[in-house]
Amino acid sequence: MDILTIAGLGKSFGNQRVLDDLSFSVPEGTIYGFIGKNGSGKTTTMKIVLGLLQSDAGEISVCGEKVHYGDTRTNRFIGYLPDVPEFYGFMTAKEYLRLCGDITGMPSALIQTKSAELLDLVGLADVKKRIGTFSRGMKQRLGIAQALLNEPRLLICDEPTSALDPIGRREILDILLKVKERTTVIFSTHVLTDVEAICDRVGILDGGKIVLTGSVSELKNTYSRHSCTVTFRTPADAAVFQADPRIKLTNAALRAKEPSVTIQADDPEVTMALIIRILGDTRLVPLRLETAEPKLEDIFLEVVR
Ligand SMILES: Nc1ncnc2c1ncn2[C@@H]1O[C@H](COP(=O)(O)OP(=O)(O)OP(=O)(O)O)[C@@H](O)[C@H]1O
Repeated sequence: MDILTIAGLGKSFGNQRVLDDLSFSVPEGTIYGFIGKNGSGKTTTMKIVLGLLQSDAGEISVCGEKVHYGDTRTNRFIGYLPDVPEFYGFMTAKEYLRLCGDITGMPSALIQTKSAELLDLVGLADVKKRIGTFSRGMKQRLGIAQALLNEPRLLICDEPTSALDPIGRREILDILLKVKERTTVIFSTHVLTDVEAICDRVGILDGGKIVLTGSVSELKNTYSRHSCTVTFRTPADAAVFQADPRIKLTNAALRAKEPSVTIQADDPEVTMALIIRILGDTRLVPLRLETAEPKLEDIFLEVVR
C-alpha cells in the first residue's frame, strides 16, 4: 500500500512555476529519498502535503484520505520535522515532549511512557540540560522524537542532515533506519551520500517534476556505470598508457590532479582485464588499480539540468 500519493501537482509563485505536474507515491515501510537541488521545490511539496500551502492543480492522498488545503485532518497520520526545528530553549527535552503531548490531548501516562521510549530512541534519555544549550544535531534528534510522539504512519523530514557534521549526520541516519521499523519516512535532501546510506527508493525532482525514480540499486544499475582507474607514478607513464591505441578506443580520461586514467565501464571486469593486458604489453608499473561502483551523485548530475 502507498502511504502517500501525489498526482499531477502544480504550484506557481507569481510567474515562477515551481511544481509542474508532479506525481509520485511512497510505499509503506520504506525510506523515500526526495532529492532535488536547492530551490527545486522540495519544501513547497512538503507544505502542500501538510495542507499548509495551496496547490494550483493536482491531488494528494495520505493513507487513502485526500489532503485539502487549510484542513489538517490528514496530519494525524503525519509527523513533520522541519529543516530548522524551533523549541522553547528554557525547557528540557522531557518537558518539551510533555508540552507537545498535552497540546495534542495525549493521556498523561502515555506521554510519560512514549517520551521515555522516544528519548531513548534518539539518544537523549540521559540529557537533563535545557534545549537552549543543545547542539544542532541534538535539536534534530529531539525534533524526530517530537514528530514521532503521536505515532504517525508517515514521518516527513525536510533536509534533516544538511546542517550537521559527519557524526551528527550519521546519528540521524541511524535513527531514521530504526524509525523505519515503525513508520514510513520521506527524507528530502540534496546530500546524496545520505540517500545512498539509508533510502530504499528515491525520486529526483527537477523542473517541477520527478525526472527519475526507482530503488537506489535499480537507478545505479540502469543509469550509471562503474569506473576503472589506473594511477601511475609519473605523468609520463600515464601519457604512455593513454597513447595506447586500445585505450584510445575507450572513453578514457586523464585526471587533472594526478597521473590517473579513468575509464567508465559497462563491465568493469572486461575493462580491468584490458587495462592489465596493456600494462603487461607496455611494461608500465601502476601505483594503484581500482574499480568504483556507480554513485547516485553521477546519476543526479546526469539527469538534473
Ligand atoms: N512563499 C513563497 N513565495 C515566493 N516564492 C517562493 C515561496 N516559497 C518558495 N518560493 C520559491 O519556490 C522555489 C522552491 O522553493 P523550495 O523552498 O520549495 O525549494 P527547496 O527544494 O526546498 O530548496 P532548498 O533545498 O534550498 O530548501 C524557490 O525558488 C523559492 O524561492
